[in-house]
Amino acid sequence: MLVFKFGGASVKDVEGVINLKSIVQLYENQTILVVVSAMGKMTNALEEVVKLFYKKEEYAQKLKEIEDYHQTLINGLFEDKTEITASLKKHIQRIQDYLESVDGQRYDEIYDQVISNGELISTLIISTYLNQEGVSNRWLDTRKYLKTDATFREAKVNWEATQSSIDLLEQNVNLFITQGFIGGASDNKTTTLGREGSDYTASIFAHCLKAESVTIWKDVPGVLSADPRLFSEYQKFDQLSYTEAVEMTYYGATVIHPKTIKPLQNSNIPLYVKPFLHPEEAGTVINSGEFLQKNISAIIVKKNQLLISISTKDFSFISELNISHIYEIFAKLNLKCNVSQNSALSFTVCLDYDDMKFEELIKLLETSFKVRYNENVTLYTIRHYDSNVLQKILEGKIVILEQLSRSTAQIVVK
Ligand SMILES: Nc1ncnc2c1ncn2[C@@H]1O[C@H](COP(=O)(O)OP(=O)(O)O)[C@@H](O)[C@H]1O
Ligand SMILES: N[C@@H](CC(=O)OP(=O)(O)O)C(=O)O
Repeated sequence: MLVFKFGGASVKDVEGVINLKSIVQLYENQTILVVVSAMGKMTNALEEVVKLFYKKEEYAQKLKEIEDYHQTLINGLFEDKTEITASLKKHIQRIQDYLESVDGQRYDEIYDQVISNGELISTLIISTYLNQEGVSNRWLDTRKYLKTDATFREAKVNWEATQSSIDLLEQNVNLFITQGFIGGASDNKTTTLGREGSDYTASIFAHCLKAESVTIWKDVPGVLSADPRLFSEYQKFDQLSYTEAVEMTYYGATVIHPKTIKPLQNSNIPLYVKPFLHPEEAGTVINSGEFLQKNISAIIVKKNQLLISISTKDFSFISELNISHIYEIFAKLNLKCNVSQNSALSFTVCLDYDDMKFEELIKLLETSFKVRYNENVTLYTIRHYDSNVLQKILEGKIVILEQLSRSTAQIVVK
C-alpha cells in the first residue's frame, strides 16, 4: 500500500486535478490511498465565512464565491455536470442551514463543522472525476476511520479506535480517495487536526495500514533550505532524518505539518516530498538514515507573531509558579509558544497571532500580571546556522529577542 497526499496547491485548478490523475495512473499496479486537501485556498475562504458569521456580518457572498470556484472546476472537468453540481449545491446549502441553526457560542466547534466542507467537496469532485475517466476508485469518508476526541480545531487521534476502523477497510479496492485534515469524534461531530493537517492524516493512515511509503506531492522540488517565496537562494535537501524533519517542522517549516513525522518514525515508513509537476524526480526522502547535509543552513520564517512580555504587578520575581500559570492560559486558549525567555522580573514569549483569541489572552494575563506586547513581529529560526547566514538575514532589521543554541538560532525582529 502506498499513501499519497495532494495539498490544496496541487488541486487548485483543472490542470492540477488532471495532473493528479496522471500521477495516480503512473502507479496503476499498486494499491494507493490518496489523501486530498481542500482545493486552492478554500480553507481560508471557509474560515472567512465562519469569521463573518461570528461577527454577525453578511457571509452569503463569500459562500457564493466558494460555490463559484468549485463550479468553475466542475465545468472544466465534467462532461455531464448535473449530478456533481447538485452535490456541490447540497454541501453549500448544508453550510448555510447549519449556520442558521447554531447560536454562535462555540467558535471552535462551529469552525470545524464548516471548514471540513472544503475537503469533503474536493474529494467528491476528484473521486467522481477519476471514475468518469475510468480510474476506478472508492471515496472514503475519513470521519468513519480517523477517530478523534472532541478537541475542535486541534483534535487528538484516538489511535485504538482509528486502528480498528482502518482494519475494516475493504481489501479488494486498488484506489481510495479520502479527505485530509478532518476526523470524526465519537458523537459523529466533525473535528479538524489543526491547519495544514492533511499531511498528518496521510501519516496516520500509513501507520495504521503499515504502508510501504508516503508521498506528499508539492509545487516545489522537495524540502528546501528556505521558502522560495521569501528567499532567492536555497538548496534542496536530498535526504533528511526523521529528527531533522521534526525539528524543522516544529519551528514552522510549513512544507510538512509537524505532527506528520512521529507515526512514520514509529513504523519506520519513509516519507517522500516530490514535485507534482515532475513526478519522475527524486525529491526529498525523510527516513531513519543519518542527516548528512548539516552544512546547509535551513531558514524558517514565521510572520505575524505576537511578542508578549509579562511581569508581576508587585515587582516580585517571575517564579516557576507564575510561568506555569502563564502556560495554563496558553493551553486553555490552545496557543503555541514558539520561543520564550525569562529574566528576574519578566517572562517574554513569542506566539502565533490569532485575532480571535488575542483580546481574551490579554484579558486573562492582565488579571494576574503586567503585560506589554508587540504585534506583527517576525520570528526567524535558523537550523545549523553560521555567522554569515545570521548577518545576511538580519541586515537592516531591529532584533528584539535572540536565542542561540548549538544547532539553532531563533531571532524575533521588527
Ligand atoms: N522549507 C521549505 N521547502 C519547500 N517549500 C517550502 C518550505 N518552506 C515553505 N515552503 C512553501 O510551501 C509551499 C507549499 O505549501 P502549500 O502551499 O501549503 O502546499 P500544499 O497546499 O500542497 O500543502 C511551497 O510553495 C513553498 O513556498
Ligand atoms: N485544507 C487544510 C488542510 C491542509 O493540510 O491543507 P494543505 O495541504 O493545502 O496545506 C488547510 O488549509 O489547513
